[in-house]
Amino acid sequence: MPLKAEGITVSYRPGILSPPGRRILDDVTLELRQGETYGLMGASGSGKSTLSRVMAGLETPREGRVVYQGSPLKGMDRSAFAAFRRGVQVMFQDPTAALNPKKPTARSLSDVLRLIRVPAREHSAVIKDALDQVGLTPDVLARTPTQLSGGQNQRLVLARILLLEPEYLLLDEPTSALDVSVQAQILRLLRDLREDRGMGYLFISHDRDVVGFMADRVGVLRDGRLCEKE
Ligand SMILES: Nc1ncnc2c1ncn2[C@@H]1O[C@H](COP(=O)(O)OP(=O)(O)OP(=O)(O)O)[C@@H](O)[C@H]1O
Repeated sequence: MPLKAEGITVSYRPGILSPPGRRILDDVTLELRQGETYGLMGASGSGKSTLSRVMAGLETPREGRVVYQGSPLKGMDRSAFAAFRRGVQVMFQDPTAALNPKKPTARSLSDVLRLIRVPAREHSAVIKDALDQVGLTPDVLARTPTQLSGGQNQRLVLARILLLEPEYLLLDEPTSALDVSVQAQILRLLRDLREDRGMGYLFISHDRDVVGFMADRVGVLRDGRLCEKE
């Protein structure tokens, strides 16, 4: 089932960065479908991250709603909301923000498995498989994020996300902090994973070429409005 944002309107209180009454998002409607990548573009400050935060349930819009598996987030019961939290995952530009710098890789992965009640005896096989899927070798398990490269950390974040078997990934400039060659590897990895698992992506990027490589549909945010491109 699609993940929908319907009629989303967000405005922040006037401050240094936003003029009075300015709507960051103005009646934005967007539907993500499984197995498909929606490329979201727009100038800096146009509201791309805000829209992804709303779709992840991290921010409540002033108007509009987010619908997951046919139910609006607002008013969802506990178990449906838990399924949403697991089914819709976010990946940001800076992997270290999502990782505890002092926690060894093995722990950061097994903590997730404990959370979703995977029996301890299965952890090592499941973790090995997840590392394999993101192109990491088991020697990273004893290392902490500070002992890994930016690309390895982004792969680790992805491995952790995959353990949750999400339906949707909201990717906010996931490769823009990486070297160009590493960037290409991670983009290919993301594309392959989407093919294998049939996930749906919201892919935010400034880069037209990157969006062209990744996306099936493209939308541009401008003055709070979403213009879809064919
Ligand atoms: N919590 C907040 N309070 C007030 N204003 C905010 C807040 N978060 C974002 N903004 C403002 O909302 C606008 C949209 O920000 P957002 O981060 O969504 O844009 P973006 O398109 O993702 O930008 P970038 O490409 O630079 O990451 C900006 O003008 C920003 O300053």
